[in-house]
Amino acid sequence: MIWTKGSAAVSEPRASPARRLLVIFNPAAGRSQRRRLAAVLDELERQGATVTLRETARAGDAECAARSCGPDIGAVVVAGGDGTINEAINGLMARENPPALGIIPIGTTNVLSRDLRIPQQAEALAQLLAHGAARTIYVGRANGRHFSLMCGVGMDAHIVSRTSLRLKKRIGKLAYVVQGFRELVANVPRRYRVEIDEAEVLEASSVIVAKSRLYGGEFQLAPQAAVGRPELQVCLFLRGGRFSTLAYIVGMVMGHLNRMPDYRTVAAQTVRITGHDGEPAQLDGDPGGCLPLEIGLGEHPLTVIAP
Ligand SMILES: Nc1ncnc2c1ncn2[C@@H]1O[C@H](COP(=O)(O)OP(=O)(O)OP(=O)(O)O)[C@@H](O)[C@H]1O
Repeated sequence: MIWTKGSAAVSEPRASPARRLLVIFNPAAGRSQRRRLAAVLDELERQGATVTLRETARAGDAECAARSCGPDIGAVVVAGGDGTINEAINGLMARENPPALGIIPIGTTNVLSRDLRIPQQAEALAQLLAHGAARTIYVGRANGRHFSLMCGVGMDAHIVSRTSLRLKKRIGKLAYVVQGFRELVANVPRRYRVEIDEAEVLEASSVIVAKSRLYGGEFQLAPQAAVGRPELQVCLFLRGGRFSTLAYIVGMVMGHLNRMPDYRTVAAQTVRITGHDGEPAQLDGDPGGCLPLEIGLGEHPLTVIAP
């Protein structure tokens, strides 16, 4: 501790200089988050970080910004939700020596930031982004697009592809529940062929290839899934139909999905999913790609600022 003349305590200068950050802000993410972002930016300034702020105007801007920022940038920080993070990850994965990824979680669900235990409080978050630790994560890749949480086909992909951003802005995560209810009533039968590591072939009514240990916020589909492990976890919902789907949802919410007889998880390096060509898939909670899907791990790991 250093004491100034008036006996006011000031923090000791830090050994490492604060990071130079490019903050990419998606104003369409979450609900009215400008004030929260401003609080974190104020704290970053206090921490001595050099911040360049870029606001996205449309989908795709975050990916572009992450791919093209200069070599002086120490970290690309996404102020947004999982969709914007997914864009930034795709931009960073296109580079040879990408800067680290940081997160200011201001989206609707913020699954990756929960998985990484990113602090919510502005001061702690700014401290982490400016000076904190970084760790390695391994992302997945489906038909050339990267994902850090999951890639899915079936029920959840149809829910995601039909849930409007406008409804998400109005009622938050409840928008998925509303669309899920509609899907349940529609009860469209679906089957997929899933080829794992070019060895095992299984059939399922829904498939989620998980990278993160979390799904939809706080739920767990595959306890072995970990962003820090170079491995995919294939979650197979073997039975279709309204009642089985309801049972899976209850199992997931109650935390006993893994004990259900018609549910399986398999560790994998590569997965090929086929069904009706052109059927939608979801990547990290947003529509992304379609069948057939070739899934594997990203070409290289990524560095993420996280405790
Ligand atoms: N300026 C913009 N206007 C409209 N959409 C945008 C803009 N910038 C980015 N997007 C798109 O908005 C979508 C939603 O953003 P994001 O996922 O970050 O927020 P969210 O859906 O509220 O959060 P979460 O995914 O955590 O639930 C993303 O797919 C992104 O591509």
